[in-house]
Amino acid sequence: MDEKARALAAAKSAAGFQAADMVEDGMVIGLGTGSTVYYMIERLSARVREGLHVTGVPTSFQTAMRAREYAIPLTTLDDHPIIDMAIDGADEVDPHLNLIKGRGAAMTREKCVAAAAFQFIVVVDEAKVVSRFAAPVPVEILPFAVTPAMAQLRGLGCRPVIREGVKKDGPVITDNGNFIVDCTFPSIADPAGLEKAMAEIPGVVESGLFCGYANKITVIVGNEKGIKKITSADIVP
Ligand SMILES: O=C[C@H](O)[C@H](O)[C@H](O)COP(=O)(O)O
Repeated sequence: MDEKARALAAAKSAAGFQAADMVEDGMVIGLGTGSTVYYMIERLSARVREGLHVTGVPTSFQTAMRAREYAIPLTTLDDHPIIDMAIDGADEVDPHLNLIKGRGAAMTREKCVAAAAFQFIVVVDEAKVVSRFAAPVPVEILPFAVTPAMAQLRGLGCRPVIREGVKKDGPVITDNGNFIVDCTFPSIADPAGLEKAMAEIPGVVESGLFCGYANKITVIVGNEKGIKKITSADIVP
């Protein structure tokens, strides 16, 4: 592992471990998806081995597999429609604690789980805290409607591209059986307005924009030296 990769792993593990340490006995936890969350799962699993009782709602097949491997008991939103805390990663966090998520194509289930949670803990390395969104916005779309939906997305000012598999030819298929379209915007002036406009397009299942969660979010930002927390109290009006 080179120096840069080592520093990134240290930043992600610092954030992930801190989030796992915020979990209290008896909680039902949303288990997000991605490389930063996996550090959280590792630490949570150690706490479970020490006697902590938790149950997790996984946001993807990959997280469910990882949680089983780490002996974290699982449940569903059917059994627990309201949960104590969701812990998840993000691709970018803006100064209003809006998020872009979905690099791993899991944002639809992640949004359902975040919405069901009293507290939303977001774990990121410091490079993801940005003054303005620049990452493409992933959008999950029904394959049946992908062409007209992409035309409407273009109308919102972006360049939409169907995400393709790495070890699979053709489109990435999400855990829900849909396509992902990555939408690159020259700039995003109104993330909440854009999230709403995307949601109104027929065939769009969800977008990776997470706006309106600021009041229940704690962002744990990791770096090589440790972590800092950002909450809505830190938002400059
Ligand atoms: O679909 C994937 C998720 O939204 C991830 O939580 C997000 O992409 C962050 O992943 P990572 O911690 O691997 O950068």
